[in-house]
Amino acid sequence: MDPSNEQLLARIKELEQENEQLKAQATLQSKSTSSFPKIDDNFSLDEYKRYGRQMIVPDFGSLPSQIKLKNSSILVVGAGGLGCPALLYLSAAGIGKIGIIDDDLVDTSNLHRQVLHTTETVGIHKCESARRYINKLNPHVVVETYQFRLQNDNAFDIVSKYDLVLDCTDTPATRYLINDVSVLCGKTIVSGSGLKTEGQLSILNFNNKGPCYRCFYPKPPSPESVTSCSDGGVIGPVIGLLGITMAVETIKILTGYYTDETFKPFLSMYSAYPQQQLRVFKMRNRKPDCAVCGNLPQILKETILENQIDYAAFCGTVNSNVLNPDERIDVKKYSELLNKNNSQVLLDVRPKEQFGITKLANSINIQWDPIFKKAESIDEYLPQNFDKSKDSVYVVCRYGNDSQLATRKMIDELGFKNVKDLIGGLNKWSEVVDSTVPQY
Ligand SMILES: Nc1ncnc2c1ncn2[C@@H]1O[C@H](COP(=O)(O)OP(=O)(O)OP(=O)(O)O)[C@@H](O)[C@H]1O
Repeated sequence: MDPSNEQLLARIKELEQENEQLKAQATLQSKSTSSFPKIDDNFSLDEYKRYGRQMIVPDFGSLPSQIKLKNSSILVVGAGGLGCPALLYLSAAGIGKIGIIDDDLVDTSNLHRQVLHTTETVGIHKCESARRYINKLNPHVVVETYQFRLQNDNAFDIVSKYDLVLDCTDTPATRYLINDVSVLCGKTIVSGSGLKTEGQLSILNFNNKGPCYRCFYPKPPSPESVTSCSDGGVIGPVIGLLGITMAVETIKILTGYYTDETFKPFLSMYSAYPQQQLRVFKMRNRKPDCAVCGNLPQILKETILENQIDYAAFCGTVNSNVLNPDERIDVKKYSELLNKNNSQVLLDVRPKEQFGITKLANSINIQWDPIFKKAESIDEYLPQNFDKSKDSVYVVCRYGNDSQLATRKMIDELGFKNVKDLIGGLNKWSEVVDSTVPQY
């Protein structure tokens, strides 16, 4: 045998012996920590090394805190912009069991911020994509996935299995559902949200004593005021930072850093523009008359389970049937019309930033909110000699929602007689008429 190979084999043997000795020492040490009998025997050398840099931080709480994390289970609702960074750090930190619930598939437009998903996982379930990433990152974590939406009839079964819930979703209806079910199941919620360049974080129902979402927001915001990332946009690292701060708070809760005495309800708000700013506001304690946590009615659980609380209806939906069929035109018909004569006006009501990304030829841009929505006249934007009583105007936006509201206003308030909304907006145009128009 080559002498260098012999040396190598001897060194490997030595290392194996050292490893066995270290393992025996670690087992002895862990057996003496009697308060955590469940996990000690299984705490491997890899885990000592993997988590060493966090265990030695005084505030963290050393090995007992690491063992608490290993004995903990969390449910992450939503594997999107907040869920991905939170999951990344929490799985790396060694949470024992992580449940992920999301019914959505990975889309290319998610990749700038949903950092567990990759170009290869576009089109597959976000849960599965996240599970694959976590398994590679930390094989000590048990991942359970639920490839469907959290809703009234499954929420109690799922939430009750975990110690803590992270609300990483993007709709008020789901926020209220997560809140109500978690309060009824006695679970602390770490709740985050973010849009454009800002985000917020709070801890709700802490130890089943802190205030809940309904203490702060007894009534939902008006549906018109709720903007999604797909409509309003979001800077990836901004939502990432929020997700990571959710992970930090989760670690503090699970390791027992916060106690009933030291925990003070708060809302922290981060803004990235124009200058970085993190403001932390003290919040009130539980509202004694809160509909959920202040006065737990026995029947609330049944009411949720039997779908008598319709969260979507409670939070309202934007009315999309604002136009009659003859006030709308589908994109195919509009394109045929353009080929015959292109004398009509095309009004694009998207924000100017979106207009700057892509636009249809010869369109005029008047942003719906706040300009067009409040305008008493839009005549200054139209070509000279345009006659409202007979000339045609077509209205377009990204998905065909704001364009309907603009069309309604033009007919009802601004005196236009011949105006039509382009059904499905630019997105539909790109799908049906011209695939070179980018969807974004
Ligand atoms: N009730 C629910 N149950 C499970 N997952 C949910 C529920 N409500 C929302 N989600 C998930 O929460 C995630 C929120 O992610 P994010 O806010 O980044 O938006 P998105 O839907 O992925 O992207 P975009 O708004 O750009 O289309 C989504 O993956 C969504 O499917």
